[in-house]
Amino acid sequence: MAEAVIPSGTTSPTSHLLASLDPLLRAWLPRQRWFAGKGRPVTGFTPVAVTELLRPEGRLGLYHVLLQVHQPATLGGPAHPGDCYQLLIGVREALPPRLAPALIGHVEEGPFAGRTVYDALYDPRPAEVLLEALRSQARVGGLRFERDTGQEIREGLVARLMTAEQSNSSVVYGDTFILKVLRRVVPGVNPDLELPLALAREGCPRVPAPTAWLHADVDTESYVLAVLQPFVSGATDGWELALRELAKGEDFTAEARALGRATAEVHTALARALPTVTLGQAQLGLLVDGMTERLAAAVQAVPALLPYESGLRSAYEALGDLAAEGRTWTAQRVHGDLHLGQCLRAPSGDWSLIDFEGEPARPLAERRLPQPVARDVAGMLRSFDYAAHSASAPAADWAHRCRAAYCSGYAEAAGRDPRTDPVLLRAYETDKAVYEAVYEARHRPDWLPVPLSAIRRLAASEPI
Ligand SMILES: Nc1ncnc2c1ncn2[C@@H]1O[C@H](COP(=O)(O)OP(=O)(O)O)[C@@H](O)[C@H]1O
Ligand SMILES: O=P(O)(O)O[C@H]1O[C@H](CO)[C@@H](O[C@H]2O[C@H](CO)[C@@H](O)[C@H](O)[C@H]2O)[C@H](O)[C@H]1O
Repeated sequence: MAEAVIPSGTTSPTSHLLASLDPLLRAWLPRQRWFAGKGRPVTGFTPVAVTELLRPEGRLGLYHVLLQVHQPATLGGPAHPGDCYQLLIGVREALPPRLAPALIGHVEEGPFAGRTVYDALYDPRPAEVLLEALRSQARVGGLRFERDTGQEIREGLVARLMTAEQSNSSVVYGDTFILKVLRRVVPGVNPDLELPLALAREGCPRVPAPTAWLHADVDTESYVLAVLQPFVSGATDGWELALRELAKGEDFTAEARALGRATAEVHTALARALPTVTLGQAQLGLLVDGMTERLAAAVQAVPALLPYESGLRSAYEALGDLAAEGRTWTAQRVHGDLHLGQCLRAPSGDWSLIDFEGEPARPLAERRLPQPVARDVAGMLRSFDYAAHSASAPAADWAHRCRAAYCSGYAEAAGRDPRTDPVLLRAYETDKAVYEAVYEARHRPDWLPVPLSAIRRLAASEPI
């Protein structure tokens, strides 16, 4: 990268910029899809790090910002510094019409008065600055751009922001790479980089190998901020594909079987790459307690779960009983939030798994704990049920066939059929369906009947 493109950075907060941004961000942040604190007012900000990437004397200024957002924990409660978000703030004299959706606002006072600030990820030029920084392994202030030098990054790839509904923001370069820019960031090891890197070391082809990544060092802490991966061009995700086949009345068992194999291959590679542990009675007790506590919290949040609470709890108690009899289970690193939408099918027919962040609402330490592989298997089994319930005509048989084919495919590649441990699988399916009920009640209330239908069957110990 040319020296002039990224001048010497600073991690000391640029007070002028942030002061002028404050009122604009208070209005803009809560409207963003990826903002996790919706429904509670934003009362202020603490800058964690601000790094100048392009000097604003030119046509375009560019700032990398890590910002802690002050909000009350509950509506009406006292506000305090909470989640930290990653922003790329562009500064221009005026925004061209094509960047209108990126507008944050117009600055009225101070050295930036009269300028327009906007979300620079919408703008190809700043997004290309990030790729160039990764390619050249730039260091700017506390930002460390790093790469796997064994993979080539061509110069001059054109950037475009993905428009998909997602929890973070992704930029595609040419049809070659995709950069996932994490929005809500926490210090520490991020499984979305950790696990794909471990799988790449194992030579597992089921997960795109990270090509480059961005870290920020702030005081004694380090944040993973972004991951660049090869883009699977022309891919369709498993959810889209399943719905398409359902609408046509087509069989999906061959794909379900292939997905089972892909999941097992990833699990086998993860078990080789990272430590596994044996869960005995004490650890199982903690796991069962966690499920029971999540159920109690879910019933508070979604009163429609109340009639099923004791039936659902019996799935967890059955698991506790097996542990009390001396059964043990192997635990290892897993995907943690596996569903059809996290599986990409390339035009060649090969499946890849993506998004190893785990359930974003859970603390990082919990997401990185070894767990039985049944957790991921249960996520996928729930997903076939979801697809069947989202189809225009009821498709219970379709879901049963896919679920069976997925488990058979898994058994072929792993040498162990998940159905041979029905109590564990049922406990995890129950835990996932309870999570889904809370997720849907919060984000997509119209979808609540989908997990509730499974909840009814799980609580009555009926087959799913
Ligand atoms: N390597 C890839 N190749 C092609 N598309 C991808 C790739 N990784 C992610 N995507 C697309 O980007 C979307 C968002 O990616 P994901 O990692 O799930 O982000 P988020 O955690 O923000 O939801 C996916 O649904 C998929 O469509
Ligand atoms: O955004 P993420 O991919 O991390 O996952 C969250 O959102 C998912 C919905 O987009 C949600 O998945 C649920 O709905 C899917 C269909 O839209 C279905 O395939 C999944 O089986 C079902 O769990 C996921 O639970 C949530 O964490």
